[in-house]
Amino acid sequence: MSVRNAHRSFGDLTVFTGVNVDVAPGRCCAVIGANGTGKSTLLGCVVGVDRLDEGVVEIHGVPVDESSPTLRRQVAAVLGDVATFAHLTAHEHLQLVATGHGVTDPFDAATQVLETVGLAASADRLPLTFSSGQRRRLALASALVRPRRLLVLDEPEQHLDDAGRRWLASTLEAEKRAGGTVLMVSHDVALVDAVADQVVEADRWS
Ligand SMILES: Nc1ncnc2c1ncn2[C@@H]1O[C@H](COP(=O)(O)OP(=O)(O)OP(=O)(O)O)[C@@H](O)[C@H]1O
Repeated sequence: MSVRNAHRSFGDLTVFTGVNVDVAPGRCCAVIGANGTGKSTLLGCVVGVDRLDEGVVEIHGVPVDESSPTLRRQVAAVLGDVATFAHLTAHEHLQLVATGHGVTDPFDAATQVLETVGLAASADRLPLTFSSGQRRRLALASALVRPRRLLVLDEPEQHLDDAGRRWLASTLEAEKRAGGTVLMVSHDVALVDAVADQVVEADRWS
């Protein structure tokens, strides 16, 4: 993943300018810094839900285009809470996501990922009844059930307990071992120390 000479403004507010980030397969880049320094804005531009005013984001050499199914099968992101249908269970939600991204066996994929995130016992519950930590695990599951080469996470540690944060660190390590690229924003120093191979300090943009 490569960000070249990125610039983003909102009106008179220059959020960042001249930002360059390169993350190779099998590596994790953490973007850290104070509130309001543009970390989430950068992630939005990387996954194509926002647009740079200047500069380019390339994923495996191809400029980001969120309307491309090929690109969407390479990039899985959790940028906030994940929307779920009110009357679909956690398992059904994940099957739907997997189906939408062309996973071969969506039922098995949903079962496996619920096991991975520690929600197997809640597979048949409605997400609206979940605690905030369980919702965060389901959000992460919604990314992990997808095919991907790049995983983009905005403060994935939010709402996770100590065991959940340890699980998150080991999951990101596994992602790297499998050759995946990880770009994350985090305020969790221990998580960043544990998994990040490179750190971008957003405070230096402003
Ligand atoms: N759509 C928007 N319109 C106007 N201003 C925006 C918009 N999105 C973000 N901003 C502003 O851009 C700046 C950067 O916001 P951003 O959410 O990227 O910061 P952040 O570093 O992720 O912060 P935090 O650590 O609090 O999550 C903030 O001043 C924010 O108010």
